[in-house]
Amino acid sequence: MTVMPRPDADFRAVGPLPEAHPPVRVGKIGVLLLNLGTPDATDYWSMRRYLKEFLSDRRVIEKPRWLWWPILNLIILSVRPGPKGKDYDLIWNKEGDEGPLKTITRSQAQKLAATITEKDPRIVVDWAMRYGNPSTPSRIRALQEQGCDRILLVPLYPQSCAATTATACDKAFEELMRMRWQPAVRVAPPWHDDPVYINALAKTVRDKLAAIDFEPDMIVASFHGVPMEYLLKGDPYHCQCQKTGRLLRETLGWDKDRFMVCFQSRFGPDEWLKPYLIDTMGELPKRGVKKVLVIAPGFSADCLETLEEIEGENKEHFLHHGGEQFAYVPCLNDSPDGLDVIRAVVERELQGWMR
Ligand SMILES: C=CC1=C(C)c2cc3[nH]c(cc4nc(cc5[nH]c(cc1n2)c(C)c5CCC(=O)O)C(CCC(=O)O)=C4C)c(C)c3C=C
Ligand SMILES: [Fe+2]
Ligand SMILES: [Fe+2]
Repeated sequence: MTVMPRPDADFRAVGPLPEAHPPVRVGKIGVLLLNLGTPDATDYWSMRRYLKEFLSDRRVIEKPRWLWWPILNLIILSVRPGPKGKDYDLIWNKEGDEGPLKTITRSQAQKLAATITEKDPRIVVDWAMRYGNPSTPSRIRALQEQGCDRILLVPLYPQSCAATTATACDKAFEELMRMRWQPAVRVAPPWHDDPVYINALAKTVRDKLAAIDFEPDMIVASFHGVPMEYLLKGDPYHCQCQKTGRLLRETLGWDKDRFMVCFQSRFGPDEWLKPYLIDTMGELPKRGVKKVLVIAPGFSADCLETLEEIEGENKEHFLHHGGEQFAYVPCLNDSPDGLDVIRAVVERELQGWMR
């Protein structure tokens, strides 16, 4: 890293430079992996703080504030933190005392750093969360203080959505807005149809098929849902999920009537993207589909939504309604194939910056 001397020479023509001019660190390239976030702990107040930050985000809840504020503050933040904290307890990483999303995102950053800095030692890899800790503003600031005059933001969402990708960037830009000497910034685009990603997903499915002792009647690709209204307003998310699903099915050479895309985690009474995973899990056994394999391609890391909701709640629902076999394919996480995907995206987007 170079600490630039005060640029007195440039200023000589206009007069002496004040002694207080701060040193400026330059010459490094930051790569910031951005994920959603997780509560700091599972107790009522930690859960409440996390849910308040998350559900106050206008990119997540687009309802008018006069309507949403009392629903959130008087109802949701009273009733949801308790039971959701218990759900988090079921998947909590006890050793690290943190949610798995945090453990995995940190590991993705560390593993990326280990290989990419061999190619270009100027690169600094870091990670941050949109809600909770480590916060995005604190890590943007830390990168700049380490001398990053260029930063690549990598929202860890293969499919782009205003409620995830855009808000992750908004939060980063909020901190950049406060800077006088802003680093140059790039944002990695979604990789929903990137062959490296599709092939990595297909490999996880094949590995799982080889490890289980049944042939699934149906492969279900489950994505996190959003309100239907967001699709109608032009959000690219639904189309990108459908494309990921189609490419995965084609790569696997799997029959159309034995593959479906579903959406999970509906929240509140509004219509969300359909078909709902939970309803599908109740209906499939009635149609003679007794053995399923579920994959969650939209999540870069296993988390509450996959480990508790899919592998817990949805599996139980399926078996309760007459299903016989249920297998879940883990996310790409910090596996070698998962890292290949992140590395491919990062190296492509660093072109012209990286050596
Ligand atoms: C209520 C609105 C929500 C929208 C819209 C939404 C979109 C969305 N979320 C993810 C990814 C994740 N969501 C996670 C948890 C979670 N999501 C919501 C609400 C919305 N999400 C809530 C309230 C919660 C917290 C848990 C709960 O109270 O139900 C997580 C897991 C985080 C963890 O700590 O494990 C992820 C990941 C996507 C991809 C998405 C839209 C595309
Ligand atoms: Fe969510
Ligand atoms: Fe959920």
